[in-house]
Amino acid sequence: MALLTDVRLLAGALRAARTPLTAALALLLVLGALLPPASAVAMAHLVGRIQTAVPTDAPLSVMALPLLAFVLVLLLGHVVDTVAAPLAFLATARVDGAHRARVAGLAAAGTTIAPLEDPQVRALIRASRADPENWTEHTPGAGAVAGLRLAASLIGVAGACLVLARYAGWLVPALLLPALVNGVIRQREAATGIATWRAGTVDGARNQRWQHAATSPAEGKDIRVYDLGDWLTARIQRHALAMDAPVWASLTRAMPREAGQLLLVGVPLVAGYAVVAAGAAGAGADRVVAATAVLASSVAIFQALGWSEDLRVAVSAAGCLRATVDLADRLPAPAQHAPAPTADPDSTGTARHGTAPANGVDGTARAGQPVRRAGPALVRFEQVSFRYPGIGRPVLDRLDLEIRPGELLAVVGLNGAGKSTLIKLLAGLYEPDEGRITADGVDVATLGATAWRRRLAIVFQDFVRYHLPARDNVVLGRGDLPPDPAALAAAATDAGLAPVLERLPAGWDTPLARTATGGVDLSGGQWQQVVLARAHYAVRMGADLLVLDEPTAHLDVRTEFEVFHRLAANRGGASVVLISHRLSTVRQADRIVLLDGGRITESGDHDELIALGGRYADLFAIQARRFAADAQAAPPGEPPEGPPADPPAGSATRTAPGPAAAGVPTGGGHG
Ligand SMILES: Nc1ncnc2c1ncn2[C@@H]1O[C@H](COP(=O)(O)OP(=O)(O)OP(=O)(O)O)[C@@H](O)[C@H]1O
Repeated sequence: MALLTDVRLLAGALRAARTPLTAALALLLVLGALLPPASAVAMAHLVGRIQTAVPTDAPLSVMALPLLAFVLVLLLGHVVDTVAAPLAFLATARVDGAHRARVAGLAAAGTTIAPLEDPQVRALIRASRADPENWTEHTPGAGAVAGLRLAASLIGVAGACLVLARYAGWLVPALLLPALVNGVIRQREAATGIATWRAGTVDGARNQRWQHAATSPAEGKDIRVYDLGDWLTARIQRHALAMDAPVWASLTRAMPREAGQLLLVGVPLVAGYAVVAAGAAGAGADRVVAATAVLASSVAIFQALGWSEDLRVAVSAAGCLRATVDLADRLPAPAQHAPAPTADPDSTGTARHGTAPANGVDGTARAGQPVRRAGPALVRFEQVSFRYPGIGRPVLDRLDLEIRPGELLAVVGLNGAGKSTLIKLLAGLYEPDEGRITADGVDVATLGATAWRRRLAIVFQDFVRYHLPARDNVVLGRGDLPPDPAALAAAATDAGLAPVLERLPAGWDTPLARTATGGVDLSGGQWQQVVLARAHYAVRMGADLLVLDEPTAHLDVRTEFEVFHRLAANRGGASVVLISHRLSTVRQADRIVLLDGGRITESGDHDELIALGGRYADLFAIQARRFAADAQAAPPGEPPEGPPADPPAGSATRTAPGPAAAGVPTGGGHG
């Protein structure tokens, strides 16, 4: 049953190689598989002629025909190998390409990221990927071609059996049976070896991670500064040993069995040959012909059934395909999580920044088209609770929160309070355990993930740095639409990116990766500006809820100040949710909410919260005191960290920071 499943999976994978290629390869492989029995016959006749010709001094020409046949078979074998190799490579590449795309598609298809954090799903992804560098793991492409070769070799075995039957029919079962038994034993051993290796994949992954750390410039800094070289090497060795020791033990145990298998196939082979050689019908040349043909075709049978690597490769690749099937079962089908948009509460207006109105008549999102809306929605968290799997305490506990249309809402709270989790729930990357999130009264879960997310522009704390040109890094904020140069330029201005671009050797076209030709590495703050520009671009292209999770943590105070005021001035009516530990930034929000114990415990503008004298006021006082101390310690003429208290609204003007700013240095980490 398992064998049938494996055959079905491998055959299914082979479909990606396309029929003409598969057919040509199969034809060549069958031809190649028939050559050993053919060469057995040709060789037998050649030897027979030599046997007759040499003692009688017959002319060498009597050997010409069998010699020609033998040489032709050898030449044909060479041609088949030469032509089949690139076809096999192409088929392998196509099958593997399709397989990798499938695995990536499966992993990316789910609406939420929760399944990707499940350790079992991670293990299945690991097994589905198949590490081509590992000797026990083989890709579906390699397995499918190996399976094809195995099938072809069965035809070759049939040919060899015919040759055997011609001279000694009883040898067919006598040799076929041990060859098949040997094949089954080897298949089992291959499966055990793969399972043993898989058991060590956790250590393998750790080993790879530490190896990467040892060679990457980023980790290389820490390793040198803290002199971690020996410590790192020890870890690499420990994980390598933990990974390899069971495999080594399994191989050691297999060695005596290998000897047993050799006997299993060797004894019938030698015995059969001896019997045939001793009693083959006829005398002289006929006897030699029979004995040679029997020996050569017997060896061909054992090679095809007993010792071929193809079996192990096919078994391993089938395991990889089975893992992919399991993965598909475990990951939610996209349709389950992303129902077709049933409602768009706000789909009749036009995009704020002049994006062409091109959505469907029902106002729902269409791929590659912006959505027209009257304005941002009233978003509400209604009694939302959420806990991470395996973690007892809920991060959010019946939380109620409103994000009002067009407001600039700041969310503050101590480290680990759940601010980033709140954002991930808003983006539908996790689903609430209880409660719901609505947009203008409609549960966002019913809007369809894509339609809802097109309304959001989010800068995550751990944002993605694409190793792509600066332009692509920004336009990926709405990668489904053709790039809009006007929106791109405006987004760069909004994010304060212009000075960074000026310094890039090829401006927008500069790859943001030092490893790329002509590429550069940006500083942390410069990257943050690029990512801010990405979010601003998304807003300019139709998003109406901008979410910024610690967007300015890497920015210097002046840049942060400018970015914040441009944000306030140019958000084009979009609602903004800002998470920041810098209360100097936060204080200028329309409304500030404090997240504590999984709920919103304080809400109001800065002055109201200060007057309330609660947790926010405490935090603010701590940061303000630190700011005042820094201001005193600063050398004369050098501004302390912190923006002015009352910047002109909407202005991007640089204003000399001064102690009057009650708000504040980088207060991250308090708590
Ligand atoms: N993927 C995860 N799996 C399990 N627990 C998680 C996960 N992500 C976050 N947590 C836990 O959830 C809690 C809230 O984390 P979250 O990142 O939302 O806090 P935060 O308020 O954004 O913190 P910070 O201010 O430090 O960024 C923390 O206790 C954290 O350990």
